[in-house]
Amino acid sequence: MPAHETSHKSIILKHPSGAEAEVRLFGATVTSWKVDNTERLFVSKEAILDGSKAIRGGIPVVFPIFGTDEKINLPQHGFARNSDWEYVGLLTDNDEVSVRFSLKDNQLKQSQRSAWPHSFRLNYTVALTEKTLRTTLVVKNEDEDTFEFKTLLHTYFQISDISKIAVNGLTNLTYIDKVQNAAKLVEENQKVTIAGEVDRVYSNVPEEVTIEEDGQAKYRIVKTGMKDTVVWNPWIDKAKGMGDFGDEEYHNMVCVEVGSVADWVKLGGGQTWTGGQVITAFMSELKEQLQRFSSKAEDIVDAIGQPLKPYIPAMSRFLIVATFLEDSLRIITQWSDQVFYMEKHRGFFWGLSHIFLALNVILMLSCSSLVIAKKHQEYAVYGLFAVVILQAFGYGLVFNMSFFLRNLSVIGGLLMVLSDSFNKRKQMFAALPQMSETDRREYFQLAGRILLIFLFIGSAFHGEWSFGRVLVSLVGLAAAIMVIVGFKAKWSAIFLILFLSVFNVLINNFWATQHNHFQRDFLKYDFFQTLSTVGGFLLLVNIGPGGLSLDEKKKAF
Ligand SMILES: O=P(O)(O)OC[C@H]1O[C@H](O)[C@H](O)[C@@H](O)[C@@H]1O
Repeated sequence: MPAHETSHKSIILKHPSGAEAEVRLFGATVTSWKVDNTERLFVSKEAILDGSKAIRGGIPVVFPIFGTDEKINLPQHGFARNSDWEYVGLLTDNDEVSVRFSLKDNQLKQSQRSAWPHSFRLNYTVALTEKTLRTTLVVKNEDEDTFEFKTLLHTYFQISDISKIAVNGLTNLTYIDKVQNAAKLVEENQKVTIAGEVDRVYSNVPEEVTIEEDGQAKYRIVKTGMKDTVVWNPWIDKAKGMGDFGDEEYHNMVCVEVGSVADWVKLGGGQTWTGGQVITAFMSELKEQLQRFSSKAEDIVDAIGQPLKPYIPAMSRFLIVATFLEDSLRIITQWSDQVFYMEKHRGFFWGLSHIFLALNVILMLSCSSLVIAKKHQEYAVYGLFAVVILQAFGYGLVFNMSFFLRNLSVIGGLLMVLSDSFNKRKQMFAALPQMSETDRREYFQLAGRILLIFLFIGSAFHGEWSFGRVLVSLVGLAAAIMVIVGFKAKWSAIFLILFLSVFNVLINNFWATQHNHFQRDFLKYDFFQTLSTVGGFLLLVNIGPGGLSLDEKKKAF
């Protein structure tokens, strides 16, 4: 959903890129704007959010007066930021998603209507793209006579340290310095830095102003229809004097507010006026470079993978069951050795050993074929689960850690097959009617992802340590965690496929061993189990991590 209402009377707006904003109906105040999972607006921890006071932070809308006015008996900055606005609805246009709010004179308190006795409508739009937030105010004079107003979008920007920021674009402009008895001054600095209380109204400001932090652009503010820009930071004493502002919070905020406040805007009867801003949030250079690199690399992998794509599902299914196919062939080709082993070492009596081995072979061959052929997949997967359990008990490997970890991964691969089958078959799991098909698919995908990484963990911590191995294992571990939480899961799965394939060929090289066939068989068994896990990761690359993942959460719209 691109926009939904919350229980605390606010609208959450979501852009497919992951950008998000929250707008309270009280004051139509934008109280949150997140880009790249980072909050960009400042809201005080002491802010009062129960509607008894204007919100200290975000973007309060100032209208129809700025500050106080001797002739108009309204609270400081007018009534717009203290009124409950109406949510008009959602609009989507190309890349932009937006929500609109409105406030009409008949929604005001009687005292406010008499203090500013005009018939009007305000329409306020809050719009998101990947990196921008647009807030546009439209004032409609629904009277016959002209009225006058001042307005301002009182944006509180989130910054990490006030001593590191500078505001650009104000050089040579005249400003009223409210800290110096409203003296009229000219800005001489190229960059306006803040090292004390600042409260200035700059007039006739060009369209674009930027805020930089540590010399790098952090926000760009482009205004339309409005002439002035206010720069405000209360600094130490004023901060202490405000009940809804933390004593130290002045370090982390700066207000750069676009508006028309130096002069009154005159609006004729029946006329409309429009003003607003588009704010762009920039990332740190390093973050941006990383993102550029990763999207380029993704394109390259996509281009290489394209011709292989149609074969990936079949290939991954084949690999997932490879271990079962190999195992059944081994039992068949070494039938008498196997019977002997079961009777001598596992205490099976004659006949039971034959039944046990035959049952395994039949289950493994038939169920593996069904998985590859994509027929009755769920029953096939249960059949293979049964084989894993039968073997754990039959061979006495229940408490063997390495067997356990490896088989968890094989089960993980099978779970991926199962989840992939869910969108095709509807009437499964009659016993779990409360779960929807999609829910089940997502839970199995999540469980599959978690289990798949166990074999990697087993392999990464097996054998001699060297600096190179530590490094590769650490990167692999990061990839494993990314697979589990489903962040860039396809990417991480590709990395683990490469890692496990190289590891498999180098370590489980049964074809090159001179050992007796038992050891050779162990290596062979490990080799095919690793192949099965690789198959599971391959299926993950193909079907994606599923809804319960950060990757999908970002796309949720
Ligand atoms: O405390 P408030 O009414 O929200 O006003 C906060 C500030 O808003 C603007 O930036 C004014 O220029 C300041 O003089 C004022 O202190």
